[in-house]
Amino acid sequence: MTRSSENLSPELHEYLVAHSSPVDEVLVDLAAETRRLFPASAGMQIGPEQGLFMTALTRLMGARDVVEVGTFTGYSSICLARGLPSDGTLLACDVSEEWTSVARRYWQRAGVADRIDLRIAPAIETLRALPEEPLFDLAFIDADKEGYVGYWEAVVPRVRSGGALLVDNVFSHNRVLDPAQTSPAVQGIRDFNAHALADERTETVLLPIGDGLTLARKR
Ligand SMILES: C[S@@+](CC[C@H](N)C(=O)[O-])C[C@H]1O[C@@H](n2cnc3c(N)ncnc32)[C@H](O)[C@@H]1O
Repeated sequence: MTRSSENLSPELHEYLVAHSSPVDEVLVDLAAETRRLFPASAGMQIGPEQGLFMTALTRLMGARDVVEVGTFTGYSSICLARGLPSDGTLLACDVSEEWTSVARRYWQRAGVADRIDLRIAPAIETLRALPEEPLFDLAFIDADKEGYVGYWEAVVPRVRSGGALLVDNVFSHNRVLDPAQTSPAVQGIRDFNAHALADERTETVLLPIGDGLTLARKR
């Protein structure tokens, strides 16, 4: 579950949320509807403080063009799109019509639908079909963990110099520390973390938000 930063006590998380800007009704309703419709998958959604952070970062950077890999029911895409100017764009990549049909409804409610271009296809195909040019100011990667190195390699050349990448779940629910954990998803995250660290095109910091969030700046 990544609905709260995982290595905080519940009390400290409650305090953190209470002392951050309030989360509006659209996102509260989206989180509740996602829990109701997809209880087994709802934990994939980012939490409130991560959403606020992503909106703030998008705005602080003055980002106009953003790509998201892994949209689900739309929480993170709304947080990114809200940080954009009214003529900004968010390219959203996912494979699920069912999950993103919920996202489409909430994009309308949030007033950001006109900024979002949803592509339903394996994200690696969507990304590789784009011109290899600095199209994006900011990228957010949050899809299948085995694909992270591939997404990174597809995205880094398409982010402008001085732009940024955010990559979710880089602690793999603390399993990165446990050598007994050898599932493809955990190993995918370990491989990704080593890969990003060694990449001289970027400078990287892992933030303890949610389930670990890498923030990388493209040199
Ligand atoms: C962790 S969830 C994304 C959560 C979302 N960022 C949020 O905050 O609500 C991962 C998403 O990646 C999508 N996904 C999985 N494999 C994919 C692939 N190969 N290409 C594109 N999307 C994929 C899933 O359908 C799912 O919606």
